[in-house]
Formats: sequence, structure tokens, C-alpha cells
Amino acid sequence: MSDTDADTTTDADALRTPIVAVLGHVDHGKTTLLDRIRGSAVQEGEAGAITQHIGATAVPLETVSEMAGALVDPDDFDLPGLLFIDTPGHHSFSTLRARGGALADIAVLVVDVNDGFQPQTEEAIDILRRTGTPFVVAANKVDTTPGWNPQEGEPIQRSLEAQSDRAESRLNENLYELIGDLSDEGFSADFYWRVQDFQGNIGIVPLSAMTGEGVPDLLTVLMGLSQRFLKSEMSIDVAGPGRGTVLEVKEERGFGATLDAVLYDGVIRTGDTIVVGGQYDPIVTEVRALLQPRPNAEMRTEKRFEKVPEVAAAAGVKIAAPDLDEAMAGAPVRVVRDQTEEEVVAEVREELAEIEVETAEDGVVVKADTLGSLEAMANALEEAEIPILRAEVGDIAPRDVAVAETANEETHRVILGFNVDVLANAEEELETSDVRLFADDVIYQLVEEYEEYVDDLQRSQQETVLDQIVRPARFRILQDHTFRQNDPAVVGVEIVAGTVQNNRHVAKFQGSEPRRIGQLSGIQHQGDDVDEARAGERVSVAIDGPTVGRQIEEGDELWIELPEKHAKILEQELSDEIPADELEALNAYLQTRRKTDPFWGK
Ligand SMILES: Nc1nc2c(ncn2[C@@H]2O[C@H](COP(=O)(O)OP(=O)(O)OP(=O)(O)O)[C@@H](O)[C@H]2O)c(=O)[nH]1
Repeated sequence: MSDTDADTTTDADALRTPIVAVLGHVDHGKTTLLDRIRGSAVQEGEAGAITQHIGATAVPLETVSEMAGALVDPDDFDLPGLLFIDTPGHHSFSTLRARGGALADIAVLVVDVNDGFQPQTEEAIDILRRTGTPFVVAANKVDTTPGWNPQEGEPIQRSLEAQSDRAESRLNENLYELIGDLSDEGFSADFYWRVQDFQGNIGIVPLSAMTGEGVPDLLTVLMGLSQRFLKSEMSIDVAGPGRGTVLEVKEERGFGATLDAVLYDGVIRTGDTIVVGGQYDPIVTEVRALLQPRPNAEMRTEKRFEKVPEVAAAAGVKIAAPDLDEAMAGAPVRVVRDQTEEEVVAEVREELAEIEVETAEDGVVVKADTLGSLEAMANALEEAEIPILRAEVGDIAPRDVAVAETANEETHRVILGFNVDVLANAEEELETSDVRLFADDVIYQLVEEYEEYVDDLQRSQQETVLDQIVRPARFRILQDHTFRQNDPAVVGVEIVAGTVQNNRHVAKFQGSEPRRIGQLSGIQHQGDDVDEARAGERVSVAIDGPTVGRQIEEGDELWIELPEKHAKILEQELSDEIPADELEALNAYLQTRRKTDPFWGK
């Protein structure tokens, strides 16, 4: 169909419903908002107010306009309504991929007005930016503004009229902060009613998912945006081959493994040959049944689903067919109709290759629940410069542990699992191997946890080095503190800088040459034997070798003798790790030593 054809089309059947996804930070109200949209649509009373699909809810234009009241004139629209994806959250959003982009045509980013931007809000914005998905911001929970006077289900302007100046200005403060946060992310945003150009600006819709005020506005904005900017993309070939994306692979009694899929183009019929992206290869199979949830009225029957002969885009549908066990969430589903089976298989393979993650010789093992989330994980790891050895969709299996074990670097012997389970036999493998598992259902947290682990590991490696190295120290023999002349000499000292450790060699500078005068054979602090003493402490030390009054005197300044190699490691690798006073002792030692030997310890 040419563009001109699309523009002149008036037959709503040929324009599909825009697919809407809802995403945002945890607890900001995504589920409540979806429930509200479903609930108030149902409350509008009429049968057919909404249609429950598998994984999605269709709200027809008439219902949208009834809910939006004066805000929407149905004559302005010829799109059939809106299809809301039921599983909110940006992880499911990243599953919603189609032909390299996002399956959702438009998104609602839910932000709690009081909480503002949170880490997952930013993560969601990144995904929206990357997939080029148009979105509106639902500034949710306006009813929690102190002094708010709730206006159940009203458009936001009407609700604002009922608020005190004080409540309104409190809300505005939060909304302006949101505008600022969006601008920090590079988006120009404003209250939706002030936005002239929705292509260059993000509209903010203040609303409450709880009281429903502002929800009519959200629906209006979504309809308006879709109608104006997405209409040309909404024209479909109603008889064309169905194209969709797998949301979930589910076992159903009587059917085996089934696919919950969203169809974004064409039509799928019982008996069609389909190609589905699988773990290892595209799966070619034949549709046994297409299933939809049973309408509420018939809920008394045992069966949850009813069979339908065909489904046209956009729609959510459960597909029952043989051999679907290895199908992957996020993978494409294609009906073979105008092309040969081989051509479609090649296309599915190509689409899957787009998502293939770049791997390195050495790196971490990544497992994720869907292709989309695997892709999102790979992006996050690339940003953090963490190399990937292998990345796959699926639960953690013994084979993954075996692969992780082959990593050369200790920091790479890990599995990062996103939204996946550990299979029982893999659990055993993990216990007996030195592979570490990191599992989380928030990407940035998973990456952060791993980075912290790497930091800790590196720190403890440095600490081990530090343990084996002679630490610099400078200390002075106190006046009238000779407890024993020799064999060993026992004197009271004050540590001026650094750490004095037992068993180290003791030196005294003669000019720029340290001269060894003996070896420490004991340190006592307030009568107790200790292994080391820190700057500022007064302790008594036993030194094997010298005699007080001959090689050493009260008031003498003594040093721990530093082997050249240790001095070099301390200066070049550990200067950030040792305390400031120890660094000072090291520098003083090096300076004196380098007066006659400028390259000492370099
Ligand atoms: N007062 C008020 N509370 C709200 C509103 N929207 C959501 N809530 C409450 O906020 C909490 C979180 O809401 P959810 O809808 O579960 O949030 P969510 O974003 O779906 O959370 P997850 O699914 O856990 O990511 C619940 O206790 C809701 O009742 C609102 O507009 N006003």
C-alpha cells in the first residue's frame, strides 16, 4: 500500500490499534494506572467497553471518548482505539521488540510526582530513547499533594479548579522539578496542554491513578498523538501474513507449550504455518488453535480460553502449536503466506542475529529471561566496559557454570542472571565450583553488585600484597626509656610516622645511607605483646643487635629498613592504599636515599 493510499484510507479496519506500553520506577503506580483504565472503562457500563486479550487490553475509540468526555471528539479520530500491554514495567517493555525497534508504538512513563526521577525512571528513559519510542509522562499521585481535594475521574483542569492556591502551587513545584529532570535527560517537556509540537516536546499529564483525575487527559493525549503521528504506521494489510512478538512461553494443560504473543501486523489463522525464534534455530510449526480469554460472563465454565478462527493486528493472542518448547520470549513470530517457508526462516534468523550480543575471548556469562532483556543487559555491560564471554536466554543450567569456569580472570568467573531461575542441578555445580552467581531483576543493580564485587576483589588482592610488603616507619627513642642495654636492647619509642611491624630490620641514616643496626624481636604496648604499632603510639621495642650507648642513643631517630623492591611497589602501586603518615615516612625515606642514588627504587 502506498503512502497516499494510507492517507486516504477511511476504513478503520485497515488501520490498526496503536500498541501502548506503560513503564516506570517500581511502585510509581504502573499497575494501578492500568487497572484504572481497565476499571473505569468497564464502569462506563457497556458491554464491549474493553476487550481482554492475552497479555493486553483493547480500549475502543468509543470508550476512550466516553471516558475523556468533552476532551475527545470521536469524529476527529479514525484509529480504532488503544491496545494497552498488560504487563507493565520496562523489563517487559524491552521484550516488546519488533524488527529491531520497539513493538509498542507509544509509551506512558509513569513518575510519582513526589518521588520524581528514580534510577528505573532513567533506565526506562534510556530504553525509550534507544528505541525512538514516542512517550508521554504520567505525573502520578497528584492526590497525595498536601491539601488536595480529590475530584474522582475528572479531567485535570476541572480538578485543578477545585484546588486551593496552596495545593496547586505545591503540585506545580513538583511538576517543574520533573520538567527539570527531563531537561537534564535532553528532553524538552511541558504540561501537555501547553505543548504545541508533540514531536519535539514531551507532554506531562498530571493525574492520579487512584482517584482517576487526569486519566481522561492521558487517554486523550495518547489518542491525539497516535492519530497525528502514528496514523501512517497504523495502516496494515488486513489479509497479510501475521507478524508478532512472543511475550511469554507458557505451559497450558491440554495444549503443552503455548505462546502468548502480540500481533502487530497482518492476520493469523488456525492452520497457518508459522516460524518462531527458538533457542537454537527458528521453529517451523503449524497453528493448532488460537486462544483468547473467555469474556467475564462465561467465567463459570471450566475452560479459561475460547478458540477463535483468526486474529488480526493489533491484538494479543495465545498460540497453541506443536514444538514450541524452545521458543524464546521476545522472539519474532511470522505467518508463512506470501513467501516461501525458507524465506521466512531466513528473515527470522536475520532478526535474531540483530540481537546477537558481541562476545569476547574472556568475560562474564550472562543469562536473561527474554531476548529484549538480554539485549538490554548487553548494552548496560558494554557501557560499564564489562566483557561478555557468553550471553543466552534461559534459566541457569550446569553448562553455564562450566562455561563461566573457563574464564581466565577471577573477576570473570561469574554468571550474571537477570530475571532467571537456577536449575536444581546447576545449584550443585555452583556450590562446588568457584563461579559466583549474581542474580537480580533490576539491570543497573545487577551491574552495580558485580562492580562492587570486582572492587572488593581487587582491594583484597592489594591488601594481600600489602600484607607481604615491608611498611615504612620512622620512630624515635624516648629519653630515659632504656629498659635494657643489649641482647636485645629494650627501649621506649614513639612512632613518628608509618607502621612499625615486628621482625623488621631497623636502620639509622648516616648521611643519606641507611645503616642496619639490628632486627625487631618484640613490641609491647602497655605491657601487652603486639605485632605492630601505628603513628602516634608509644611502645617499647626489643631490638636484637645494637647496644644502647654505642650503636644507638636515647633521642635517636630510627627507621624500618625498606628493601628497594618494596619501596618501588609502595611508591608506584600502593601509594593510594597506605595511610597518609605512612606515605610521608615513605617519601622522607626515598628523598634521603635518593640524595646519593637518584634512581633508587625507580
Ligand atoms: N495515593 C495514590 N497512591 C497511588 C496512586 N497510584 C498508585 N498508588 C499506590 O502506590 C503503590 C504502588 O502502585 P503500583 O500500581 O503497584 O505500582 P507499580 O509501579 O505497578 O509497582 P510495581 O508493579 O511493583 O513496579 C500502591 O500502594 C498504590 O495503591 C495514586 O495515584 N495515588
